Amino acid sequence: MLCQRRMDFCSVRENFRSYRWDQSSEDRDLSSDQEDIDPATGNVIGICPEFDALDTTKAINAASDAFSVYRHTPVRERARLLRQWNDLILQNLDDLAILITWENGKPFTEAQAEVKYAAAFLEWFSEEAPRLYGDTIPVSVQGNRVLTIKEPVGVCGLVTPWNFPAAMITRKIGPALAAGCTVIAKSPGETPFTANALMELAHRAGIPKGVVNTVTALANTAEVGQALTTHPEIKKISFTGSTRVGKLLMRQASSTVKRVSWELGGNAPFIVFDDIDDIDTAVTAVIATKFRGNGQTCVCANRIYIHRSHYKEFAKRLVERVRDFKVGPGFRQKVTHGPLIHDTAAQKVAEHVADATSKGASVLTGGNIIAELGPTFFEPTVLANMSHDMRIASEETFGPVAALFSFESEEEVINLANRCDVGLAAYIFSDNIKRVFRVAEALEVGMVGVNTGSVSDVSAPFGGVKQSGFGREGSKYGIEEFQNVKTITLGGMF
Ligand SMILES: NC(=O)c1ccc[n+]([C@@H]2O[C@H](COP(=O)([O-])OP(=O)(O)OC[C@H]3O[C@@H](n4cnc5c(N)ncnc54)[C@H](O)[C@@H]3O)[C@@H](O)[C@H]2O)c1
Ligand SMILES: O=CCCC(=O)O
Repeated sequence: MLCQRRMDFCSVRENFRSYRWDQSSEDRDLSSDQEDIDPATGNVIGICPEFDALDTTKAINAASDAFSVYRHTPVRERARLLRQWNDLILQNLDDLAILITWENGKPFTEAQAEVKYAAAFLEWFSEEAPRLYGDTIPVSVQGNRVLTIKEPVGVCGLVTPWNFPAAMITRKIGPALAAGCTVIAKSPGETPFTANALMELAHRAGIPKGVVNTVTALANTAEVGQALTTHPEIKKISFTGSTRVGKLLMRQASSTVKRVSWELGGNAPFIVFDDIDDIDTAVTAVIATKFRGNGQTCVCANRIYIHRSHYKEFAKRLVERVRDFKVGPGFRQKVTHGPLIHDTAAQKVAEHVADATSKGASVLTGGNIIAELGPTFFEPTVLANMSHDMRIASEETFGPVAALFSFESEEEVINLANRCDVGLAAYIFSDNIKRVFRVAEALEVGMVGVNTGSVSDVSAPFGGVKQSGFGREGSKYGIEEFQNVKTITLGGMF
């Protein structure tokens, strides 16, 4: 068992500190270590090391030393290591899910689903590792032969958010290791224990020392980020998080012209056309995407556009379903939706609701912080009569608010959906195949769900356009983010 009592976290922490870069706890001033907080209760779960720029540099040096050996590891050996890590994660599924529920707040069953999702990236990239083929290329110069090989980019810095404490990490480390890179993962300050437990399992899976390193930080986040994004030994930064922080890190990473991939915020439109027969399936899909992670998912529907002819009925059925949700601490039986990550997150949701209602929106259900449960709990909310001057139309709410807009024509709704700086996911419900293609192709996003509320699948490329970032994770494309293509030209080959 990886956890059960607070004591066990400490042993995880000590084990894993010693294998990361041989820094013993005596070297460090532990007085400034960070508290990990349970968002459901506000209680301290445990204490985690607060690393700084010097620690980060040591981790980078460890990853750099390991890279010179690991890059030559045969691809089938890389595959075997990733597979073993996947297997250990699945064997410890419930323990990891406990950590996720504890630190992030999501209900335990949702946390279990995340652990499976997280493991799937390691399984997937264990299968991609043996297939890192190059090309032989027909040439225009007589007597030449041209071929390409794929090489690992080098030491990678990975920065991930708290909303998927396990899956966002494995979605980056899986392809990095498959490609032959070594990594330093800066875990989210809010959910460090899940990251640490994953690293401990990597160690137990036999992943060589220095190949996978983690740095935990909360107060020192900016200095750790500065060290990672400017150190010349780091050749690639892969970041998942907000567009605001993404822009900052991109500026920093430009100082040494690092390769970057950026998975940033979204504001997904969900469009229900008049040609559908089955409103209930569309309602179910809205619930799946809007309220996943209690609305704290980058691909959550943020703007729900319902054709005028279905608007009233759709709103009625959605409200009935949302009123059945059971909000509470994630470990409690039958709870469907947990707390938000902090009280500031809940306040932001309250501000979005207040802004909308001050401009004419009506609250069909919910709308308030649930004070008796605590400052992080927010009522699942449905808003009607939304308009495009409201903050929800242009800002990601990242909370449990389903905002219903009405539209008349296909052209109008495409324009409204695209009237946004970000473009991660979009969803459309239509029974008209021509319209499906027309609209899917017109939407300025990286992913379109058609007649489904879920686009997340290890085998499907995940990523955005516009200010949602660039690069793709998962799928056959995910590994390319961690590879350089080298061209070898042979002359005189007559
Ligand atoms: N596109 C995607 O795949 C995807 C996936 C999950 C979340 N997200 C987005 O992430 C956001 C929510 O996550 P969040 O609140 O943790 O985002 P955030 O940008 O605040 O933090 C993301 C990560 O960056 C770190 N960070 C913050 N400031 C930093 C700095 N100065 N230097 C280095 N690291 C720094 C945080 O500690 C965390 O690890 C939402 O906008 C969501 O849409 C996007
Ligand atoms: O929050 C964004 C990532 C969630 C997902 O991969 O579906």
